[in-house]
Amino acid sequence: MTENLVRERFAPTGTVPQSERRRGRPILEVSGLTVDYLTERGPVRSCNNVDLTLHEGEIVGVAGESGSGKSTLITALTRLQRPPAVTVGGSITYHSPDSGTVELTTLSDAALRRLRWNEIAIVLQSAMDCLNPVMRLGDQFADALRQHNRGMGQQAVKARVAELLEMVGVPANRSRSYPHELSGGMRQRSLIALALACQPRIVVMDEPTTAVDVVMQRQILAQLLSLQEQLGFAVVFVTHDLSLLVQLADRIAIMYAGRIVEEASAQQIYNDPLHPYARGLRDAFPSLHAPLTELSGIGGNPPDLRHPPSGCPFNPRCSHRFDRCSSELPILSPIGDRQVACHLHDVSPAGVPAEPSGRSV
Ligand SMILES: Nc1ncnc2c1ncn2[C@@H]1O[C@H](COP(=O)(O)OP(=O)(O)OP(=O)(O)O)[C@@H](O)[C@H]1O
Repeated sequence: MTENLVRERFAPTGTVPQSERRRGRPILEVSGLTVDYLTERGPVRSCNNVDLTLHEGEIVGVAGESGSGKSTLITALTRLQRPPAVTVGGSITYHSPDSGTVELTTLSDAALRRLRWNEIAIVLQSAMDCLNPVMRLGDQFADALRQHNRGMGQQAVKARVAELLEMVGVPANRSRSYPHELSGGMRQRSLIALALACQPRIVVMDEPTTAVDVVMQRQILAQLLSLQEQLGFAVVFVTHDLSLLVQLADRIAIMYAGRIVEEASAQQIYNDPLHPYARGLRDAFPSLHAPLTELSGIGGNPPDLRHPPSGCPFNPRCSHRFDRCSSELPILSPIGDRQVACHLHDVSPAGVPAEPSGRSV
């Protein structure tokens, strides 16, 4: 297994390898974030007591199966969630260079609008849903730029639009095109450029390359890494594709049933995930470097979040479970420089399995 994985696959020559990247101060601190969908059949807790810290210039990935709560987490942390989703607990603290420390959960809509795009930008899955289909690309960029910098003259706007498009490899003359006249890759690149228009400090991305083929995905992610190195913004990147994240992220949070079950460096998740679910997710993707082996999936299905199992939510699917797993919820706790929520890795006296399985996880 390679010591330094990852960036080599996406990173263009000259970018800083993952292990040498500097981690700045905390810029976004999520603590105890809890989100319910209030449905007629009762609340569905899809984000449950989530803690997550993003540092300046860092890429944090969030991975998990479909339905694990990734989108719920990031829509809540950008305050983009819509009913029936309601944030019922926790805090999201943004450390702004201009406004000091800001609590996003209680911020007024007007203040939130000022923050979005200028400091926190969002790139969603489908560019077609995010771009206005009846407006030329350049006009959409100009609108965004003027909304956030009213004094900007026409020439300056034009030059900035050209600069932004070229930055992501879209020819500047495409600013006259409508979204449907662009390829899927160009649209997705344009969306990334639009997100970067006001030089945000944080870019939140929800599966931004799902709609394009793998070759285009690779190009877009290489470009994203290169821009991130140049401009220094921090990224929260959500995907179900763990193999992609280990190539991109500095740290990865693995979500299951609305909770973070392991949070560790990309290398640790790739080489030695501790939580059985994180390991199962890792083993479900082919390795880039190891010899070909048969892929193993994770048996069973994610729980119904209206009626989650007692104890560890993963216990019905876990081949390493022991008595405690079905009666007591494991808490996310530090193990060295990572965090894991699993009784197998509980080092307290109470954490010793009653019947050691003999298997190492
Ligand atoms: N509108 C809704 N009403 C009720 N429950 C919902 C709603 N949207 C999502 N959920 C619940 O929240 C859970 C988490 O959904 P979410 O979309 O956040 O997961 P995800 O990990 O982003 O999945 P995917 O990768 O498929 O987008 C789902 O399992 C579902 O039970």
